[in-house]
Amino acid sequence: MSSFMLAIDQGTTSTRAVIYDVAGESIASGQKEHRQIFAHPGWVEHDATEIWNNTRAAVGLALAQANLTRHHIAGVGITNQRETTVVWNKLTGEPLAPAIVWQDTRTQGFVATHEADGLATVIKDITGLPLTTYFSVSKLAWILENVPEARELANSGAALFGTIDSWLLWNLTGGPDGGVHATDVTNASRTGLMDIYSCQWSTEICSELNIPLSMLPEIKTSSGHSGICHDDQLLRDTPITGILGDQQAATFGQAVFTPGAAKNTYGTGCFLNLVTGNEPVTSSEGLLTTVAYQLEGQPPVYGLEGSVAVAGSLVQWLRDNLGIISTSAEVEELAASVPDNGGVYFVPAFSGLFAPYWRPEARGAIQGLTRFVTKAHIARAALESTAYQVYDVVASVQTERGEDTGALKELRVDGGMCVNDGLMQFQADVLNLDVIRPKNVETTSLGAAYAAGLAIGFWDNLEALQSLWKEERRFTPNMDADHRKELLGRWNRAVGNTVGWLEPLA
Ligand SMILES: Nc1ncnc2c1ncn2[C@@H]1O[C@H](COP(=O)(O)OP(=O)(O)O)[C@@H](O)[C@H]1O
Ligand SMILES: O=P(O)(O)OC[C@H](O)CO
Repeated sequence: MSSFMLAIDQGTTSTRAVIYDVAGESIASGQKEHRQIFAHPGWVEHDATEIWNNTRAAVGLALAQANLTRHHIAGVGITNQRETTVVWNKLTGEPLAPAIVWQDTRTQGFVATHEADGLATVIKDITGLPLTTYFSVSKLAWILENVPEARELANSGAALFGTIDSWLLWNLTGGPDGGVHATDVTNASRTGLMDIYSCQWSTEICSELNIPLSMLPEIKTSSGHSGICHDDQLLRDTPITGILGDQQAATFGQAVFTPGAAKNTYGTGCFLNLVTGNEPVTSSEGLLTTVAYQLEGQPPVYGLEGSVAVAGSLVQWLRDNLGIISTSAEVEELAASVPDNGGVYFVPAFSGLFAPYWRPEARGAIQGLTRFVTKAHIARAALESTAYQVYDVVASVQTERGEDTGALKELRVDGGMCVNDGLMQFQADVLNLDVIRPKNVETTSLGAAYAAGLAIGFWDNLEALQSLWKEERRFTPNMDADHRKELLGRWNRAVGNTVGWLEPLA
């Protein structure tokens, strides 16, 4: 009777529920967008209650579309935008404040203070992450310091912290009525609070920042039993057996399991994930040390990540803030209406620059403007900026790995933006590598379904999952080396001009 897996994919812009069959084919889905709240420059917030309501609605839509009930669902997997920080009252279930989204830069002061006092170095050594505004730690510290009653509730044990997976798991399993307060090791590895070697919360960092351990969720494996949907849920009695951060889920969904293999996901942001093995590898090239996945009863598998903050969200910005396109897909036609970028370079440092630069004080710029330039050149430069940012991350990976340890020979891609053929060809051209797109580009939800399905024997093992992966199209490089050099040289100069923008004027 239970012949399907259901994945909840809670992303930065929307929440999806996707139902998969045993062949890894999506048979139905439901999707709901949520509001992006920009209260001040640099702030990005979500309403956690809206996200929870959307999750339930998306599950209902998917079940209805498939004409199925909970009895047909063998297990649930959760995947989520990572780092985004929710603190809620465990007695009422109410969030104490809007969720602070991973893109939010309000905690720059916290970062500067702890760079100066040396805590940033301690955090980097323990967690594998640089101290930037991106990770949960500074967001949680901000809430404890600035939200009325947060400190008091936290000290009394009544406030809980979680990334979005924890928030959804707690609500799905009963909320104030005995909800499970847990996360998985991949999400925990993005908080800036987890010891990357022991995969436990760092008591040293928590004590330095006065964060009560009682408010942190239990860290579980990515594939394994996490809880059972509560009686008041549409999915009641259905087990939740997989949790992964969305980039780790996309890696899993691309069947990228073994050391040296990598994928690149083009969504709101863009994230390259490389699997490295059972020991954490630290990077001197601006890549993050992170956990790729952990199966039940097995040691964690680590990875390196190159995180780019702005990719698809720049297309949304062209649509919503400039109004030069009316749908994201229209950017393809507009960009293709001109033969090149007309000399325009767009550095979308809206949240500072992430990998490999980690410059929170950088801000965005459109450069190379002349009266010749049209909105089509701006659209083209916006798309090209994603490919250049990925180039910078891949260059770091290649330097880090070196030829002998296995530099990347090709790149598997996925995510909502990779349906853009022009962008994928340009990506192959600037990387000078084959870019390979699978049949299912919604690998994030697929990865969560895989992790949850493995735990209950819906799929047998990683090899079975590997056999489900299918190539749809391969983009091969077709650009003259001198031309590539010229484009990348201009891009480097443009990036250099955005760095330091917020620094005080002399
Ligand atoms: N044809 C297209 N060309 C470029 N970008 C696109 C295209 N279609 C969608 N996008 C962008 O892809 C992103 C959606 O990707 P998705 O993987 O669903 O994101 P997320 O999981 O981060 O919410 C949006 O930011 C959208 O602007
Ligand atoms: O919502 P996405 O898919 O852009 O992913 C967000 C990332 O998890 C942020 O680290």
